[in-house]
Amino acid sequence: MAELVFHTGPMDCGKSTLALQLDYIQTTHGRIGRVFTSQDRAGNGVITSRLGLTAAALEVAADFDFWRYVIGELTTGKRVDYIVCDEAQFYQAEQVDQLARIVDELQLDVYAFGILADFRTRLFAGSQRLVELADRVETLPLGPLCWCGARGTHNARTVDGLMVTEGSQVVVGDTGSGREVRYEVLCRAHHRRRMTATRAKATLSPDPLPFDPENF
Ligand SMILES: Nc1ncnc2c1ncn2[C@@H]1O[C@H](COP(=O)(O)OP(=O)(O)O)[C@@H](O)[C@H]1O
Ligand SMILES: Cc1cn([C@H]2C[C@H](O)[C@@H](COP(=O)(O)O)O2)c(=O)[nH]c1=O
Repeated sequence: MAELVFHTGPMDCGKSTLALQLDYIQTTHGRIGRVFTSQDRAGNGVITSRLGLTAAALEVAADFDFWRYVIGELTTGKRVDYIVCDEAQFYQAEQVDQLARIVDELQLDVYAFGILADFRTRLFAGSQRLVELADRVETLPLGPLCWCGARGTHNARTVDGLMVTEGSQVVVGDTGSGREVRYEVLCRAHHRRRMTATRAKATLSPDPLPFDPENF
């Protein structure tokens, strides 16, 4: 039975790495697939993982039709055994419906990868539809830690180290330091309190005030 599988987890948990590994394994066993992505940090038509792997991919624009694409490939004699979809949070809900139809009616496996929720903890449309339709939702086993050491589960958007809660849902970016707008993965408690690493360092300093034991 073909499957629609959604591999999810916060930013920086290894989704793109796993997507490329999965494609590699299938390819080395003689299967022929198609690899898609949408708005990767490195630009259009490419998948990049922070471990250094990079591969060409087909870019999914908002009006791309997966069903028509695959039918077009098959009816012109090309082979498609499976489909890998990275950054699937950015896909339209209708595109996820098309992927489910491909699984059911063409018996092709579809492996999707993406974050569930945005910086405000709201589900992305593509991820919501994947949770609704997938045969299986798999959470990646390893992920980033919050600055407190707990498992990082929620994606925060920061500007100059401070968490913001307003803005466009889509702002392509990274978790590394050095940029004005970036992302930081926090545990839920610290996401709720907007306590980023920078703010924690400033407010939870072990020695916040000068202390003179003579005058104490
Ligand atoms: N130098 C490194 N050595 C080992 N693992 C690394 C290194 N740099 C990044 N990683 C790991 O790579 C993974 C991030 O991979 P990536 O596929 O880009 O994540 P995602 O697609 O989920 O954002 C994380 O598990 C991270 O711990
Ligand atoms: C939380 C959040 C993230 N994004 C963007 C930032 C990155 O470009 C991708 C996630 O990529 P990754 O491979 O999982 O690191 O999504 C966004 O646009 N809006 C958000 O709220």
